[in-house]
Amino acid sequence: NKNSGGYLFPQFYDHSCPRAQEIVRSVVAKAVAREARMAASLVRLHFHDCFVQGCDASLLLDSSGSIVSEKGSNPNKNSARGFEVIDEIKAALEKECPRTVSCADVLALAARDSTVLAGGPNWEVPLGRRDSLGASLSGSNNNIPAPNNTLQTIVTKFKLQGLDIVDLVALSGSHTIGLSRCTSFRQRLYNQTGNGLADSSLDEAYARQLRTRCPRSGGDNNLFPLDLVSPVKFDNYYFKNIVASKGLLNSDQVLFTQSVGTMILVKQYAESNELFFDNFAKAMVKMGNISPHTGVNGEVRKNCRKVN
Ligand code: HEM
Ligand SMILES: [Ca+2]
Ligand SMILES: [Ca+2]
Repeated sequence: NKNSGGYLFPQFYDHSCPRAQEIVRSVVAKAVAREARMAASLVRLHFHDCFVQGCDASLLLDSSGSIVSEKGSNPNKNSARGFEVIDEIKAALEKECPRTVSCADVLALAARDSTVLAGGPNWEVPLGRRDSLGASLSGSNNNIPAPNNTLQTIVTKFKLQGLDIVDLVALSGSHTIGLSRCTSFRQRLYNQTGNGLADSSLDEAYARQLRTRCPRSGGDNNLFPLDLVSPVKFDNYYFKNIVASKGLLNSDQVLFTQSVGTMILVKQYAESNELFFDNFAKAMVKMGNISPHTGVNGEVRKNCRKVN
């Protein structure tokens, strides 16, 4: 256990760096004003960090010496982004209070601020995480769900992190903002089950529209909104789309088609933005608590890209 009896709490930096949260918020706000998508990219970084060795900023380490960066894993390669914004936040924090605010906490705060800036719920972020001394490429490849995983596999991967189906469905609601590459859902458009046919759980008109910019071959990196209705607004259209057979990723649509338990939750969130926001905020706190280093474990990195 990496947790030496320590726990996270929102006031962790109140004395050691009272302006920490304000600094994070202002840099995130500037980055999101430059490019709305950055809000989505920053939320995703916290997820991809927490699912590998816990929320310890392992994702932010570049390769060097014995460290093989998680940035090269299947879920992250040509996909995870926002690292320069994290660097900018960290540089501002180092100027204000050197060696005090961890990179893992920066990720948690940036995810919350991004959600709020996009119009989503607000919550208090428990703080006091410390940064890892290493990374895990295999953990990144194995623990983070893939878009073509079955619902059962996705549920299992969440359960291994202590997250249940209420958390899974709420957190998947992050796909109310941000973009996906063609390569992440192409199979649904042309050959879902190996019989040369499109996924029957995908709306036909929507599929036709997607095929125009996501051809059978080529265009792998062409970008598409995960929520076709309101791609930069954090709202419950993601769930309304799924109910209308317009979820973009297979992993989105299966929440509605592969189990009754998750289907009921999708319907509830489609009907109540408030319930979605409440459960999302709770699930983000829960995800942010995945095996943090506290106390004397780990370190507070000076530069998020390398160990001290
Ligand atoms: C349930 C399993 C999940 C799967 C299979 C999944 C998969 C994906 C995939 C394939 C993409 C597009 C990546 C690309 O093509 O470059 C994506 C984007 C995204 N994911 Fe997920 N995801 C899952 C859960 C989550 C969770 C729990 C969160 C956050 C709490 C999240 C946040 C995001 C965001 C915000 C984007 C857009 C990023 C951007 O525009 O830069 N996802 N996800
Ligand atoms: Ca991690
Ligand atoms: Ca939306």
